[in-house]
Amino acid sequence: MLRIAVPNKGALAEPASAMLQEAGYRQRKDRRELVLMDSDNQVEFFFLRPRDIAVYVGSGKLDIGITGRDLLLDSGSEAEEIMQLGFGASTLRYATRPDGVRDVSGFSGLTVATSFAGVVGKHLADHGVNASVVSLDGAVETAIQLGVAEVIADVVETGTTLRQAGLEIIGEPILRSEAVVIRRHDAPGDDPKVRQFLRRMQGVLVARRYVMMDYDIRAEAVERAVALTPGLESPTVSPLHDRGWVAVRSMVPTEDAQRIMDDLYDLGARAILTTTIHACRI
Ligand SMILES: Nc1ncnc2c1ncn2[C@@H]1O[C@H](COP(=O)(O)OP(=O)(O)OP(=O)(O)O)[C@@H](O)[C@H]1O
Ligand SMILES: O=P(O)(O)OC[C@H]1O[C@H](OP(=O)(O)OP(=O)(O)O)[C@H](O)[C@@H]1O
Ligand SMILES: [Mg+2]
Repeated sequence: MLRIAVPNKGALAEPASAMLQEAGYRQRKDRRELVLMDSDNQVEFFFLRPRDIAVYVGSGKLDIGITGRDLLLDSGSEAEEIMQLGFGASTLRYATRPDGVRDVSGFSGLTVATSFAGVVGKHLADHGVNASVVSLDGAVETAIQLGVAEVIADVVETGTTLRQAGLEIIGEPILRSEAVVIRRHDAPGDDPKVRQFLRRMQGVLVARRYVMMDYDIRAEAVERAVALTPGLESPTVSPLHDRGWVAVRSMVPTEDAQRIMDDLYDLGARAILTTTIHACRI
Protein backbone atom coordinates (compact mmCIF):
# COMPACT_ATOMS: atom_id res chain seq x y z
CA MET A 1 0.00 0.00 0.00
CA LEU A 2 1.39 3.41 -1.02
CA ARG A 3 0.51 6.23 1.40
CA ILE A 4 0.24 9.61 -0.35
CA ALA A 5 -0.31 13.09 1.14
CA VAL A 6 -2.49 15.45 -0.92
CA PRO A 7 -3.31 19.15 -0.15
CA ASN A 8 -6.79 19.36 1.39
CA LYS A 9 -7.29 23.09 0.66
CA GLY A 10 -5.61 26.14 -0.81
CA ALA A 11 -4.37 26.80 -4.33
CA LEU A 12 -2.93 23.31 -4.89
CA ALA A 13 -5.84 21.17 -3.65
CA GLU A 14 -8.08 21.15 -6.71
CA PRO A 15 -5.41 20.79 -9.42
CA ALA A 16 -3.70 18.03 -7.41
CA SER A 17 -6.94 16.04 -7.13
CA ALA A 18 -7.73 16.63 -10.81
CA MET A 19 -4.31 15.29 -11.81
CA LEU A 20 -4.66 12.21 -9.58
CA GLN A 21 -8.08 11.54 -11.08
CA GLU A 22 -6.64 11.78 -14.60
CA ALA A 23 -3.98 9.30 -13.52
CA GLY A 24 -6.75 6.83 -12.70
CA TYR A 25 -6.89 7.17 -8.91
CA ARG A 26 -10.05 7.50 -6.87
CA GLN A 27 -10.56 10.98 -5.44
CA ARG A 28 -12.81 12.20 -2.64
CA LYS A 29 -16.31 13.47 -3.39
CA ASP A 30 -16.67 15.34 -0.14
CA ARG A 31 -14.12 17.99 0.95
CA ARG A 32 -14.47 16.80 4.53
CA GLU A 33 -13.08 13.33 3.80
CA LEU A 34 -9.59 13.23 5.34
CA VAL A 35 -8.48 9.74 4.34
CA LEU A 36 -9.44 7.85 1.18
CA MET A 37 -8.62 4.24 0.38
CA ASP A 38 -8.19 3.33 -3.30
CA SER A 39 -7.83 -0.44 -2.94
CA ASP A 40 -7.95 -1.14 -6.69
CA ASN A 41 -4.72 0.82 -7.05
CA GLN A 42 -3.26 -0.13 -3.66
CA VAL A 43 -3.02 3.53 -2.62
CA GLU A 44 -4.23 5.40 0.45
CA PHE A 45 -4.64 9.20 0.20
CA PHE A 46 -4.31 11.50 3.23
CA PHE A 47 -5.76 14.98 2.70
CA LEU A 48 -3.61 17.34 4.77
CA ARG A 49 -2.80 21.05 5.00
CA PRO A 50 -0.28 21.82 2.26
CA ARG A 51 2.17 23.23 4.81
CA ASP A 52 2.09 20.03 6.89
CA ILE A 53 2.73 17.62 4.02
CA ALA A 54 6.53 17.95 4.01
CA VAL A 55 6.52 17.29 7.77
CA TYR A 56 4.61 14.00 7.42
CA VAL A 57 6.66 12.83 4.45
CA GLY A 58 9.95 14.00 5.98
CA SER A 59 9.23 12.06 9.16
CA GLY A 60 8.65 8.91 7.10
CA LYS A 61 5.02 8.51 8.22
CA LEU A 62 3.79 8.86 4.64
CA ASP A 63 5.62 7.58 1.54
CA ILE A 64 5.15 10.52 -0.80
CA GLY A 65 3.28 13.81 -0.96
CA ILE A 66 2.19 16.59 -3.29
CA THR A 67 3.01 20.09 -2.08
CA GLY A 68 4.60 23.38 -3.16
CA ARG A 69 8.38 23.65 -3.47
CA ASP A 70 8.22 26.80 -1.31
CA LEU A 71 6.48 24.89 1.50
CA LEU A 72 8.94 22.00 1.22
CA LEU A 73 11.93 24.34 1.53
CA ASP A 74 10.33 26.35 4.32
CA SER A 75 9.61 23.20 6.36
CA GLY A 76 13.30 22.28 6.65
CA SER A 77 12.09 18.67 6.65
CA GLU A 78 13.96 15.55 5.55
CA ALA A 79 11.91 15.37 2.35
CA GLU A 80 13.13 16.11 -1.18
CA GLU A 81 11.55 16.94 -4.52
CA ILE A 82 11.36 14.03 -6.99
CA MET A 83 9.02 15.32 -9.70
CA GLN A 84 7.62 18.64 -10.94
CA LEU A 85 3.89 18.62 -11.64
CA GLY A 86 3.50 21.70 -13.86
CA PHE A 87 0.79 23.50 -11.84
CA GLY A 88 0.73 25.86 -8.84
CA ALA A 89 3.49 28.01 -10.34
CA SER A 90 4.28 31.08 -8.25
CA THR A 91 7.21 33.13 -6.98
CA LEU A 92 8.07 34.22 -3.47
CA ARG A 93 8.86 37.94 -3.59
CA TYR A 94 9.58 40.92 -1.39
CA ALA A 95 7.19 43.86 -1.63
CA THR A 96 6.71 47.21 0.02
CA ARG A 97 5.06 50.61 -0.48
CA PRO A 98 6.03 52.50 -3.65
CA ASP A 99 8.01 55.02 -1.57
CA GLY A 100 9.70 52.29 0.50
CA VAL A 101 13.09 50.59 0.38
CA ARG A 102 14.12 49.51 -3.16
CA ASP A 103 16.53 46.63 -2.59
CA VAL A 104 17.29 43.75 -0.20
CA SER A 105 20.58 45.43 0.68
CA GLY A 106 18.55 48.22 2.32
CA PHE A 107 16.54 45.91 4.61
CA SER A 108 18.92 46.14 7.61
CA GLY A 109 17.03 47.20 10.73
CA LEU A 110 13.63 46.69 9.04
CA THR A 111 10.96 44.07 9.78
CA VAL A 112 9.84 41.59 7.12
CA ALA A 113 6.45 39.87 7.55
CA THR A 114 5.96 36.49 5.86
CA SER A 115 4.41 33.02 6.06
CA PHE A 116 7.78 31.64 4.88
CA ALA A 117 10.01 32.58 7.82
CA GLY A 118 12.46 29.70 7.19
CA VAL A 119 13.16 30.52 3.54
CA VAL A 120 13.12 34.30 4.08
CA GLY A 121 15.37 34.17 7.17
CA LYS A 122 17.92 32.17 5.17
CA HIS A 123 17.65 34.48 2.15
CA LEU A 124 18.28 37.55 4.31
CA ALA A 125 21.23 35.85 6.05
CA ASP A 126 22.67 34.80 2.66
CA HIS A 127 22.55 38.48 1.63
CA GLY A 128 24.21 39.56 4.87
CA VAL A 129 21.14 41.57 5.89
CA ASN A 130 20.27 41.98 9.56
CA ALA A 131 16.45 42.35 9.44
CA SER A 132 13.75 41.00 11.79
CA VAL A 133 11.29 38.43 10.47
CA VAL A 134 7.69 38.34 11.71
CA SER A 135 5.91 35.08 10.98
CA LEU A 136 2.23 35.39 9.95
CA ASP A 137 -0.23 32.75 8.79
CA GLY A 138 -1.61 34.52 5.69
CA ALA A 139 -2.91 37.79 4.25
CA VAL A 140 0.54 39.22 4.99
CA GLU A 141 -0.03 42.16 2.61
CA THR A 142 -2.00 43.85 5.39
CA ALA A 143 0.96 43.74 7.78
CA ILE A 144 2.42 46.88 6.18
CA GLN A 145 -0.82 48.87 6.43
CA LEU A 146 -1.12 47.89 10.08
CA GLY A 147 2.48 48.86 10.82
CA VAL A 148 3.65 45.37 11.79
CA ALA A 149 6.35 45.39 9.11
CA GLU A 150 7.93 47.67 6.48
CA VAL A 151 8.42 44.82 3.98
CA ILE A 152 6.57 41.59 3.23
CA ALA A 153 7.68 38.40 1.48
CA ASP A 154 4.74 36.58 -0.08
CA VAL A 155 3.56 34.27 -2.83
CA VAL A 156 2.91 36.12 -6.11
CA GLU A 157 1.14 34.57 -9.06
CA THR A 158 -0.56 37.32 -11.09
CA GLY A 159 0.43 40.17 -8.74
CA THR A 160 -3.21 41.20 -8.31
CA THR A 161 -3.21 40.86 -4.52
CA LEU A 162 -0.11 43.06 -4.19
CA ARG A 163 -1.49 45.70 -6.56
CA GLN A 164 -4.79 45.81 -4.68
CA ALA A 165 -2.86 46.33 -1.43
CA GLY A 166 -0.94 49.23 -3.07
CA LEU A 167 2.40 47.42 -2.80
CA GLU A 168 5.25 47.01 -5.28
CA ILE A 169 7.62 44.10 -5.83
CA ILE A 170 11.24 44.64 -4.81
CA GLY A 171 14.26 42.86 -6.28
CA GLU A 172 14.60 39.39 -7.77
CA PRO A 173 12.37 36.43 -6.78
CA ILE A 174 13.43 34.74 -3.54
CA LEU A 175 12.42 31.45 -5.16
CA ARG A 176 10.29 30.03 -7.95
CA SER A 177 7.79 27.45 -6.81
CA GLU A 178 5.39 24.93 -8.32
CA ALA A 179 3.62 21.79 -7.17
CA VAL A 180 6.05 18.91 -6.72
CA VAL A 181 6.05 15.29 -5.58
CA ILE A 182 8.23 14.80 -2.50
CA ARG A 183 9.63 11.83 -0.61
CA ARG A 184 12.02 11.26 2.27
CA HIS A 185 15.56 11.85 1.02
CA ASP A 186 16.83 8.46 2.24
CA ALA A 187 13.86 6.40 0.97
CA PRO A 188 14.96 3.60 -1.39
CA GLY A 189 14.93 4.99 -4.95
CA ASP A 190 13.71 1.80 -6.61
CA ASP A 191 10.38 1.21 -4.79
CA PRO A 192 8.18 -0.22 -7.59
CA LYS A 193 5.00 1.31 -6.10
CA VAL A 194 6.54 4.80 -6.15
CA ARG A 195 7.91 4.28 -9.65
CA GLN A 196 4.48 3.22 -10.90
CA PHE A 197 2.90 6.30 -9.31
CA LEU A 198 5.48 8.61 -10.95
CA ARG A 199 4.96 6.91 -14.34
CA ARG A 200 1.24 7.55 -14.08
CA MET A 201 1.77 11.21 -13.20
CA GLN A 202 4.31 11.54 -16.02
CA GLY A 203 1.67 10.03 -18.32
CA VAL A 204 -0.79 12.77 -17.35
CA LEU A 205 1.81 15.49 -18.00
CA VAL A 206 2.59 14.10 -21.45
CA ALA A 207 -1.10 13.59 -22.30
CA ARG A 208 -1.70 17.24 -21.34
CA ARG A 209 1.27 18.62 -23.26
CA TYR A 210 1.03 16.62 -26.50
CA VAL A 211 -1.53 15.79 -29.17
CA MET A 212 -1.42 12.90 -31.62
CA MET A 213 -1.00 14.13 -35.21
CA ASP A 214 -1.85 12.11 -38.33
CA TYR A 215 -1.36 13.16 -41.93
CA ASP A 216 -0.85 11.85 -45.44
CA ILE A 217 2.11 13.04 -47.49
CA ARG A 218 3.72 12.21 -50.83
CA ALA A 219 6.53 9.66 -50.32
CA GLU A 220 9.16 12.01 -51.74
CA ALA A 221 8.34 14.68 -49.11
CA VAL A 222 8.20 12.37 -46.10
CA GLU A 223 11.72 13.13 -44.84
CA ARG A 224 11.02 16.86 -44.76
CA ALA A 225 7.66 16.22 -43.08
CA VAL A 226 8.97 13.99 -40.30
CA ALA A 227 11.64 16.61 -39.59
CA LEU A 228 8.70 18.83 -38.55
CA THR A 229 7.09 16.03 -36.49
CA PRO A 230 9.95 13.98 -35.04
CA GLY A 231 7.78 12.68 -32.15
CA LEU A 232 9.20 11.53 -28.84
CA GLU A 233 11.02 8.49 -30.23
CA SER A 234 10.38 8.23 -33.96
CA PRO A 235 7.23 8.79 -36.04
CA THR A 236 5.26 5.85 -37.45
CA VAL A 237 5.25 5.88 -41.27
CA SER A 238 2.75 3.49 -42.92
CA PRO A 239 2.20 2.73 -46.61
CA LEU A 240 -1.05 3.85 -48.23
CA HIS A 241 -2.90 1.98 -50.99
CA ASP A 242 -1.73 4.66 -53.42
CA ARG A 243 2.02 3.89 -53.41
CA GLY A 244 2.98 7.50 -54.04
CA TRP A 245 1.71 8.46 -50.57
CA VAL A 246 2.42 7.47 -46.94
CA ALA A 247 0.57 8.07 -43.67
CA VAL A 248 2.51 9.53 -40.73
CA ARG A 249 1.56 9.43 -37.05
CA SER A 250 3.52 11.34 -34.41
CA MET A 251 3.16 13.10 -31.05
CA VAL A 252 3.42 16.90 -31.25
CA PRO A 253 3.52 19.53 -28.47
CA THR A 254 -0.01 20.96 -28.19
CA GLU A 255 1.23 24.55 -28.23
CA ASP A 256 3.04 24.01 -31.57
CA ALA A 257 0.30 21.96 -33.24
CA GLN A 258 -1.35 24.70 -35.33
CA ARG A 259 1.96 26.06 -36.64
CA ILE A 260 3.14 22.55 -37.55
CA MET A 261 -0.16 21.86 -39.37
CA ASP A 262 0.37 25.02 -41.46
CA ASP A 263 3.95 23.98 -42.29
CA LEU A 264 2.88 20.42 -43.18
CA TYR A 265 0.13 21.76 -45.43
CA ASP A 266 2.67 23.94 -47.24
CA LEU A 267 4.81 20.80 -47.76
CA GLY A 268 1.83 19.13 -49.46
CA ALA A 269 0.49 17.09 -46.53
CA ARG A 270 -3.26 16.53 -46.50
CA ALA A 271 -5.85 14.99 -44.13
CA ILE A 272 -3.90 16.48 -41.23
CA LEU A 273 -5.66 15.56 -37.98
CA THR A 274 -4.85 16.06 -34.32
CA THR A 275 -6.43 14.05 -31.53
CA THR A 276 -6.28 14.42 -27.77
CA ILE A 277 -4.25 11.88 -25.81
CA HIS A 278 -6.25 10.63 -22.82
CA ALA A 279 -3.52 8.67 -21.09
CA CYS A 280 -0.09 7.28 -21.87
CA ARG A 281 3.04 5.61 -20.51
CA ILE A 282 6.23 6.90 -22.05
N1 LIG B 1 -2.29 32.31 -6.26
C1 LIG B 1 -1.52 31.23 -6.27
N2 LIG B 1 -1.16 30.65 -7.45
C2 LIG B 1 -0.37 29.56 -7.49
N3 LIG B 1 0.11 28.96 -6.39
C3 LIG B 1 -0.24 29.48 -5.22
C4 LIG B 1 -1.05 30.63 -5.10
N4 LIG B 1 -1.22 30.90 -3.81
C5 LIG B 1 -0.55 29.94 -3.15
N5 LIG B 1 0.05 29.11 -3.99
C6 LIG B 1 0.87 27.94 -3.66
O1 LIG B 1 0.03 27.04 -2.97
C7 LIG B 1 0.75 26.45 -1.90
C8 LIG B 1 -0.08 26.57 -0.66
O2 LIG B 1 -0.49 27.88 -0.48
P1 LIG B 1 -2.00 28.22 -0.18
O3 LIG B 1 -2.05 29.67 0.08
O4 LIG B 1 -2.87 27.68 -1.22
O5 LIG B 1 -2.21 27.37 1.09
P2 LIG B 1 -2.70 27.88 2.42
O6 LIG B 1 -2.35 29.30 2.55
O7 LIG B 1 -2.21 26.89 3.42
O8 LIG B 1 -4.26 27.68 2.23
P3 LIG B 1 -5.35 28.82 2.32
O9 LIG B 1 -4.84 29.96 1.47
O10 LIG B 1 -6.60 28.18 1.73
O11 LIG B 1 -5.45 29.12 3.76
C9 LIG B 1 2.11 27.10 -1.89
O12 LIG B 1 3.02 26.22 -2.48
C10 LIG B 1 1.96 28.35 -2.73
O13 LIG B 1 3.14 28.64 -3.47
O1 LIG C 1 -0.46 37.21 -7.19
P1 LIG C 1 -1.86 36.74 -6.98
O2 LIG C 1 -2.42 36.08 -8.23
O3 LIG C 1 -2.75 37.80 -6.45
O4 LIG C 1 -1.82 35.51 -5.93
C1 LIG C 1 -1.07 35.57 -4.75
C2 LIG C 1 -1.93 35.51 -3.53
O5 LIG C 1 -2.53 34.20 -3.42
C3 LIG C 1 -2.26 33.65 -2.13
O6 LIG C 1 -3.18 34.05 -1.21
P2 LIG C 1 -4.40 33.18 -0.66
O7 LIG C 1 -5.61 33.52 -1.45
O8 LIG C 1 -4.02 31.74 -0.61
O9 LIG C 1 -4.57 33.77 0.80
P3 LIG C 1 -3.58 33.63 2.07
O10 LIG C 1 -2.59 34.75 1.95
O11 LIG C 1 -4.48 33.79 3.23
O12 LIG C 1 -2.95 32.28 2.00
C4 LIG C 1 -0.93 34.29 -1.79
O13 LIG C 1 -0.68 34.25 -0.39
C5 LIG C 1 -1.06 35.70 -2.30
O14 LIG C 1 -1.69 36.54 -1.39
MG1 LIG D 1 -2.96 30.83 0.91
